[in-house]
Amino acid sequence: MSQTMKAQRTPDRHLVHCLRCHKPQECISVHLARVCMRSSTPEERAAEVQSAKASSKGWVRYGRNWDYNVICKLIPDRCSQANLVNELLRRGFFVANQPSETDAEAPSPTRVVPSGPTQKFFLFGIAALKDCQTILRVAKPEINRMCQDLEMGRKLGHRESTMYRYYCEATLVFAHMLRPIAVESLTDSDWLDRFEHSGRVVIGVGRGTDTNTLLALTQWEEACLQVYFSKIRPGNICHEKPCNAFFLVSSGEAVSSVSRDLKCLHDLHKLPHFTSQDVRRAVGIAAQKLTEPQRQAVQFYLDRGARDVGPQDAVDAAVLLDSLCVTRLKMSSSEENDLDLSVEEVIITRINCFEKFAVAQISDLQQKQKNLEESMNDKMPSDMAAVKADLSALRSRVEAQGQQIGEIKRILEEKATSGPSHSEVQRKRSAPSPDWTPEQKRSRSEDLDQILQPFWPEKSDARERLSERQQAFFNYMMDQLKVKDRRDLQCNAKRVQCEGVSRGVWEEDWAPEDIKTSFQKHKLPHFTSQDVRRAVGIAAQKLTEPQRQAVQFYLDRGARDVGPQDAVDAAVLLDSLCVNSSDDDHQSFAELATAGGSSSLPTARKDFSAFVTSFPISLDGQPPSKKQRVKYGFPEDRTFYDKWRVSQYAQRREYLLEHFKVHKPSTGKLSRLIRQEGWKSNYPKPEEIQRLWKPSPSNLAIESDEAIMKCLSEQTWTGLAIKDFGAKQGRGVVATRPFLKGEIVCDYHGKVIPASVGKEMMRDLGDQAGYLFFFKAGQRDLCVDAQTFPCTCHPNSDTFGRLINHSAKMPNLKPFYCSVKLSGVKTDVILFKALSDIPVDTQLKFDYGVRRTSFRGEGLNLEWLDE
Ligand SMILES: C[S@@+](CC[C@H](N)C(=O)[O-])C[C@H]1O[C@@H](n2cnc3c(N)ncnc32)[C@H](O)[C@@H]1O
Repeated sequence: MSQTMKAQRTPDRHLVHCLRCHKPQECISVHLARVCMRSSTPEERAAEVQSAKASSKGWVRYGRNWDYNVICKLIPDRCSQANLVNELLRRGFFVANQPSETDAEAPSPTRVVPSGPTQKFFLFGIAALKDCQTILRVAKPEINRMCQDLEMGRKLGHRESTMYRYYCEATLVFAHMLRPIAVESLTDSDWLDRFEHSGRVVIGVGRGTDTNTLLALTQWEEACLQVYFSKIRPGNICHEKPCNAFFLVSSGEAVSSVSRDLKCLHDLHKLPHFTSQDVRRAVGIAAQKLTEPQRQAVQFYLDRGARDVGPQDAVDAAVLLDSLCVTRLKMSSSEENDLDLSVEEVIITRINCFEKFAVAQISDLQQKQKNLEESMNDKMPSDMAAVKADLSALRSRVEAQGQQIGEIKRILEEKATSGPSHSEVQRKRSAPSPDWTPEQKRSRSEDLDQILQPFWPEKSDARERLSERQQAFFNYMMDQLKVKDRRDLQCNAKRVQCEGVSRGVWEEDWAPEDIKTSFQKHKLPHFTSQDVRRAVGIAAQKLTEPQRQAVQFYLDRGARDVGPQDAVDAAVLLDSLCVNSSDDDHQSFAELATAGGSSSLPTARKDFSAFVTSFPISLDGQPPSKKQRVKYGFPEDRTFYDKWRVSQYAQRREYLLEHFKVHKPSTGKLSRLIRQEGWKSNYPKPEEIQRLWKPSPSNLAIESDEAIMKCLSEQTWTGLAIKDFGAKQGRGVVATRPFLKGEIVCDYHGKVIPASVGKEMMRDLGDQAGYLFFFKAGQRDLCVDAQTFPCTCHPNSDTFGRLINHSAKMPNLKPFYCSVKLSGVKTDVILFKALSDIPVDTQLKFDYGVRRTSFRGEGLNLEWLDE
């Protein structure tokens, strides 16, 4: 993202509109406490903050923020400015930076908003044709897949077939401007009477009555409707109540409200609402671009609701409507020169697409590296060499990518200052790059190649082979597919390929290998912590006790807080382990078996952890067959097999829940994800996930709060001080300013380590004070180590979280877990939230969650734990 775009967006992002005074606020909670809700209770204010935030989020989503200064730039006339602002406010828009009443001249009531630029300006506020077509574009890939499935004889579930019907209806309303009522009256005989005319399939709607509505479908649309007609509709026909309507609901009756169906489709895809009238209005506006006769033809078609038009009129109108919809031109036509993309648009699309890739890839890699480091101590000897290789490959890749991304960002920033801004590009859409010379265009493309080259080296050859249209298609798909992770990438590669073939963007036999390669390149072998949990013991058997401790020390700390000599020693020892482990895996098992007092290998393996070592549980794996189980020395019954499946089921459940942290997913979304993952059995039902779903302490809210993020990374929490409470309690933390209920006070800062490591540290502590915070993040058991103090990241500052004392009965803070991106890396953090309003000079306390009887044994007699 260019610096300019960032700078333009950032201020708006944090504005929350106060629902009381109707003014945008930078800090709504402070504003309410000081101005609009001075005498209300903190609970009432907190509720108001929530509603204001929700409301602002909704508005922002629909792009309804305006800046008065921008309005002034666009419309120099002051009276028109005032009229426009009034009109925007009346329609529920936000206008920031409005002049105070004394600054502004009161608009004369007799003056009207002039036409021309102002009228054009208004167009931004209503649905543009592009928006109206969004629904068709967004839903199309899925419909295309359903269409293929249906053609291959697969039956769709009730939800999917209903969605398919919605889409067919939407095509007729949003692409052919048919009134919903005309769609309702389409009958099967109309459909059977369809005929071809000038390369389109023309159908007449409402034949047999006075009116005769014709519309001209493209081949894709016709195929889509035909599949509805032949595959879905027959399943709904109810013979007792014969109905010849084309669209039937599952009870066999004609659909009663196409408008409602369309609304459902919008809801399903979380798109802004607009009615078929909005679409027609937008078409009328878009038609201004056409020549006069063309415009009249469209108007004629629209005015009559496609009634009384001949087949040629219908085809002409459909072609013209197509030409108005940029997206349809991009995606539906098979003629290359129909792709009316300006160079700027291509560049912007590619940069956007690139950014998504870059960010997804680097954070994926960093996460992978972190996981590897964390789980290395548990790794099977046989995997050690592979893990080490992965780790060093990952490290160098992360480093290289970091450098590349830095470089690319620099280039993007340079481009942002020299090239056109995104909004300028948007405005140029209707007249594609008239002021760009061929040299400029070439230089832009070269810039782009330079940008993409380091990130996508293997694509450079492919880029030359791809036509502009194919490139645009590819980028479009990447944008649509919202590539999130490696798994999606693989699955999406197939979808990109299928979509491309079905849209005629590339030939069936032209496999875009380069795309696949780029997806597969980053696929790394799967392993889970369960794969390896018990291997530590096995590896350690080979070492002397001091050696084992040295390695453990090194691994526990992820090679971070160790001295150079420790690192060298540990590396040498690790190497020795890896060399041995590759060929004596069985040997070590045998040794282990003997060491454990068992006489034979199979007996030693008869426990579930050995079973999962042999057959790692993964999201995508299959449990071993009976033959495999026996071959590896396990009993042939299904006890372990069933346990394996239960664990996989739990993993999958966790994965699905993890996927939807912010919003509760619909069953549709869940089913889609499950399908995408390719799980055929042993997965939780969408309803179960919905039942289990809980809003995670909004990561998003934390991440979007710049102040909190800054305090998290720089440890600059304010309003806190350390105070000595005497011999009994030691030091503690007091508030030096009031905190409101629900406010984030600080975090429990330290290094996040596996809980098992933390427990070991705790064992060594005896009755000394401990600075370890144990928590669960999904299925991971973790611990914040604030024992090792000062931390390496803030060697010169005291951190507060570790010094907060305990209270079981009167805590005023509550810790909660959340995962946020700090400097681009997903990080597990523990934050403290005020449980009630906290006055100045109060000691902060939270419940450590342990009692005298459950903590380090009663023998220590820690009475204060129960206080
Ligand atoms: C995380 S530290 C808190 C800071 C600690 N007071 C200090 O001076 O470093 C936890 C230790 O503080 C002490 N502590 C915490 N809460 C206490 C309380 N309510 N009463 C007495 N001691 C407490 C215990 O020794 C405990 O092991």
